[in-house]
Amino acid sequence: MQSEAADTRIDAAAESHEPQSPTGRQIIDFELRNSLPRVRATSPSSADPPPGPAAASLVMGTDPGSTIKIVKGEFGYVLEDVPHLTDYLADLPTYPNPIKENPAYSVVKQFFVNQDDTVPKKVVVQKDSPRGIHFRRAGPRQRVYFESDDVNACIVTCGGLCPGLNTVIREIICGLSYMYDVNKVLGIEGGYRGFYARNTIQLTPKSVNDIHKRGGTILSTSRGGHDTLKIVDNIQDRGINQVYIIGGDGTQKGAAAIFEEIRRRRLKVAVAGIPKTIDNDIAVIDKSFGFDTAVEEAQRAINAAHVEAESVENGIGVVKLMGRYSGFIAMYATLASRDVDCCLIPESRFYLEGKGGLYEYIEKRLKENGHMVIVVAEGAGQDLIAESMKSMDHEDASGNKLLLDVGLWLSQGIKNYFTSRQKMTINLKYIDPTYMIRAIPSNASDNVYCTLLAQSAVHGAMAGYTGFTVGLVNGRQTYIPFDRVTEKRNKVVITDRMWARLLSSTNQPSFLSSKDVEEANIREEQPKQTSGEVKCLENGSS
Ligand SMILES: Nc1ncnc2c1ncn2[C@@H]1O[C@H](COP(=O)(O)OP(=O)(O)OP(=O)(O)O)[C@@H](O)[C@H]1O
Ligand SMILES: O=P(O)(O)OC[C@H]1O[C@](O)(CO)[C@@H](O)[C@@H]1O
Ligand SMILES: [Mg+2]
Repeated sequence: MQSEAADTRIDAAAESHEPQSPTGRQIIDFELRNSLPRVRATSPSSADPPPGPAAASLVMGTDPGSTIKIVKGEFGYVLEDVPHLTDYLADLPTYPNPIKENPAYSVVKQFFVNQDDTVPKKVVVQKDSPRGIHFRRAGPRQRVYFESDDVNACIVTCGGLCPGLNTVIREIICGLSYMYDVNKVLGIEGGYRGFYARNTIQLTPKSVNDIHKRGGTILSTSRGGHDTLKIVDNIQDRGINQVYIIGGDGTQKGAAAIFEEIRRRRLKVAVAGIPKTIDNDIAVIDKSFGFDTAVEEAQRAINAAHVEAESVENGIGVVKLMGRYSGFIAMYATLASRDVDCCLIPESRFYLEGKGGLYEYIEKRLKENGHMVIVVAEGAGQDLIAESMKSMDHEDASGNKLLLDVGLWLSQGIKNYFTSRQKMTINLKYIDPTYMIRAIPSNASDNVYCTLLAQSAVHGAMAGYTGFTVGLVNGRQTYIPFDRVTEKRNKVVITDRMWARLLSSTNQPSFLSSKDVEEANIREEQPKQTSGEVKCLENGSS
């Protein structure tokens, strides 16, 4: 992955220092969700131009049924832009960016992002490919829409834990304070419901100085409890004008609902999402923070399983890892380890009995090698478990499916198979490090990533952007419309190269029937699908 800091330096020579001033450009008023945009012409002003690409040939419109601002250019260029406060609030004053006065930044040759910079979603193209979808590049703008003294920010964390949450919290506070001289930041405790049911805490750079060394979130978190109207009432009552929301796919949907309500009430409040998910199931972005740390921590469990398995006759180590709907942690932990003989994920159906089944493969590996390690994602094989046990169909407070324990079920099934059929005596050890891989502080690379995400979110909100999720796309920080990251879940594409690489590494059976391949291909061909296109991490396709 390229470093954003390095990118900035490389780009410095190529970029102009001032955003261009478009004349006679158009901006769109978004009234309500699903309504057609009301387009009005604006005259050029002496202040910083409202955000948007400057090319005169651009055509603007909306994606039907969505709030995404679609901007079209030549050769099939499409910008899926994020909302801006000026979309629904006219004549907002702007101010010079205070970063200009900060000695740390004034020496940086090209610190400000060019107004027209966008990042392509797809980097592998053919000679005649259209330029395709782009996202707005994140970073500081020449002018901001908030005066430092007037900013009243808040931060909330929702959903499950993830390494790096505290680093993001810390860096939002330090970014606001050190870069923009903003000193009013409230912590909302206990997730969304904390807006109306819990206390708040004042956060300062001093109070959060060493929180990045701790796992979890100092603000605590929760599932469920999202009451949009009560949350926005509370934001309004407290005079909050920047809301930083850290959480997974569910949280980003909640953030989108908050943004819609804020826009409906025409409040000058910027809503910024920072995507968090240990499962790496958020669409569009290269990967989520904390994922690397989780994969690294999973190595310890896999190592233990391997040591146990190879130290006895016919030893089998089974390790269960997180991944409710997406098997990225299991896939990457397997690829990283090389001690794993079989990886089972929710996206790839498998079967136990008969030719080509898991039991046959285990028997073969034990005969060849004397031991084996199986990594299973928690969401794998749920259909099989439901067949053999009374299905529970329970959900958590956020509506996520509560899973049956595939690790225990699989371990029991393997033991029964070898015992009842008197095949061979096996020695199976089951390791469940589920919560251990997410309740730890983030590693060095995730800490850097968290810092860049937090700073990008702060720059975006200060520049008046709103209704966006900040995220890495092809190694660049971008602002992505909420609708794009929530419309679908990111999943391992089993017909793509990365899964094939894993199969070649473990040499396990693919368990794929031609029907599975057909179904996977149909899923990938759906319009507006984002995965399988450019996700460097997801597919690693090169
Ligand atoms: N469709 C939705 N609209 C509004 N709020 C939602 C929606 N889905 C989930 N939420 C709220 O978002 C919060 C977090 O959701 P959830 O528990 O699903 O975790 P998440 O953000 O997806 O994180 P993860 O699954 O990675 O742990 C909860 O407070 C939940 O009420
Ligand atoms: O037990 P909790 O806190 O609901 O979290 C468990 C879930 O959270 C996740 O880590 C997603 O954040 C899933 O992998 C897992 O199923
Ligand atoms: Mg989720």
